[in-house]
Amino acid sequence: MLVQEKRNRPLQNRAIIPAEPHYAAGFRAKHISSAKIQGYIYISSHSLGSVGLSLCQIPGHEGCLVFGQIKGKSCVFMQGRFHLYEGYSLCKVTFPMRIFKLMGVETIVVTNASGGLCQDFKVGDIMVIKDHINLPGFAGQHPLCGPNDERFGIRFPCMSDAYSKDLRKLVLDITAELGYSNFVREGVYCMVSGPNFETIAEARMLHILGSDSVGMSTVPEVTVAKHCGLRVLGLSLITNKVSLDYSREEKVNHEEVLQISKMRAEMLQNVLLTFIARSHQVETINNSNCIYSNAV
Ligand SMILES: O=P(O)(O)O[C@H]1O[C@H](CO)[C@@H](O)[C@H]1O
Ligand SMILES: Nc1nc2[nH]cnc2c(=O)[nH]1
Repeated sequence: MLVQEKRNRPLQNRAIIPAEPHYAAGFRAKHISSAKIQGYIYISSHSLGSVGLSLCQIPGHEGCLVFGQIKGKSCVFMQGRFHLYEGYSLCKVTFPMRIFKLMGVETIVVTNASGGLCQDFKVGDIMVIKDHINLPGFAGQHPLCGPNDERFGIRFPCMSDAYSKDLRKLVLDITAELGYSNFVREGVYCMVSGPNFETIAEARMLHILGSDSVGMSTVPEVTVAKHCGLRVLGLSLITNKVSLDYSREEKVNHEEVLQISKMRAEMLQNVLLTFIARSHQVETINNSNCIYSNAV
């Protein structure tokens, strides 16, 4: 996840009160108060292990935070993320968003791998997320459930514009200029909890509900990021086609997801590097920051 972070802004050591304080305490003490963001690249799965990030146990999710400068802009990268299906509370899954907010980050770029429900989508397409469906949220699995922390945002946040229109336009312009238009789409991402891939009946239902792609992440992070006033760009790589048809024989598996992610990695990097370089074109970003999460 690529986060843009405001330049020359000191880290703020404000108190954070998450549901599980011991987790936050370790995280903050080891990383937030001691790391020097400006021009500093931080890659250490070993020390991250002592504070919980290496608890990312999914192949393809490195469990590292990387700080650095790209095109003169300060960035922090989350290599990997936490998932609900790993057994983490949504408070933990989304905790990095609040840390980034306190660090001065203004813009979040979330990436993920997902299955294509829209029948026009092909494997390898990049879907610019224009909206999402929070399916676990309908059943009370929502990262903002519980007492609202007013320091971050309001009790009843608007979600109709979770994905910035300006950032979507910028990234669509960039992909067109890079000659990628024939595999770039826009669409609605639906989150399910996982860890199993969909049954055909479930896939049909999600499709009827208006989902263009389905995955097991992103929505909690975006919800919390939007709640605390961060701008969000979401990119979803279609790693497999989700079967809506009982006669189809193909079966999705995680290896396929990893393989397609690898195949498109360079192109996604090109898009993001250009996005960071050009982010000043979107007025609201100012001359600051970005984040990138390489989902898988
Ligand atoms: O959403 P990300 O983390 O990109 O990964 C997607 O790919 C994994 C399944 O292969 C699941 O974790 C799913 O959510
Ligand atoms: N739920 C779900 N997550 C995915 N992540 C990558 N592909 C898929 C998929 O087909 N379904």
